Amino acid sequence: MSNLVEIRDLHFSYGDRPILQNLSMDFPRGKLIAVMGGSGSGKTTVLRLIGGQIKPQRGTVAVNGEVVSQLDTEGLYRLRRKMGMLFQFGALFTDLTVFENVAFPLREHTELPEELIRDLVLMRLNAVGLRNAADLKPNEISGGMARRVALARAVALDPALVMYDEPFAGLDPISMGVTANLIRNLNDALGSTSILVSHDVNETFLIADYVYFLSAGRIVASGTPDEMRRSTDPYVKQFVNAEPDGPVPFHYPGKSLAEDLGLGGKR
Ligand SMILES: Nc1ncnc2c1ncn2[C@@H]1O[C@H](COP(=O)(O)OP(=O)(O)OP(=O)(O)O)[C@@H](O)[C@H]1O
Repeated sequence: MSNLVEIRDLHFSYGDRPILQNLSMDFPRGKLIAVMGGSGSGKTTVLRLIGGQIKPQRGTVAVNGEVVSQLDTEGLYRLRRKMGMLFQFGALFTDLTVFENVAFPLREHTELPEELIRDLVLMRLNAVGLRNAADLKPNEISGGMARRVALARAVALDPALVMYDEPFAGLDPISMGVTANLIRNLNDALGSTSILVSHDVNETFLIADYVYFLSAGRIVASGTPDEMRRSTDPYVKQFVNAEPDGPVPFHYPGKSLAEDLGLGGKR
């Protein structure tokens, strides 16, 4: 099967509030696929459904041919072992060294001997350029470096699937570029499949093979970054050009300003 992850006709609500509707997405093996969209459009929810933290009301998420919502606890554990996750802001354990942070998933999920853990951690740290920072604590390195440590930790177990939730959030432009390149390089070097949730157009378009645009829980556009740059779709144009108003309105819906000021006019 060419897709590592397949989402079909997915519906998800929190209570009676629909969050995702009619979603179908493909995540082909070896590719780096981006999921973009404004705040609250449902991007993180997609990742949580793939990781099996929540279950859809309708439709399926299949990872490597297995329907995630049908797995028992043991099946889910086995599946998650093959997934690496970089959470929003990629928080590190502050009382552990850089080395111990990257070693953490290896110690949690494997019975590998200490020498092998050491070699694996140093290889991962080398890949993100921080082998010589192994003995430092998170508060002794910069925010950009901390994000790179979190990347090394996310791929420590050599995952088939790596999910990145807003990996560029809060980084300076140089660190953003470094992080983007690392995400691409790690994907290609490990032969994994990556899902990148982000609203940073520049970095994402630089490294993604394919992009899905979500708005209010639906796919409104998809294609390669080049196709998206040339798109005439008003939503994509607003997003790509960072226009403050468009299909996604600047104003929270309701009364017009004129009405509120008692002028009787329409907005
Ligand atoms: N546990 C929850 N209970 C109820 N509603 C939730 C819960 N988690 C998220 N939501 C709502 O679901 C919607 C989608 O959230 P989600 O986190 O997937 O958005 P997002 O696209 O990742 O946004 P952001 O970029 O701001 O993280 C939001 O409106 C959010 O308020």
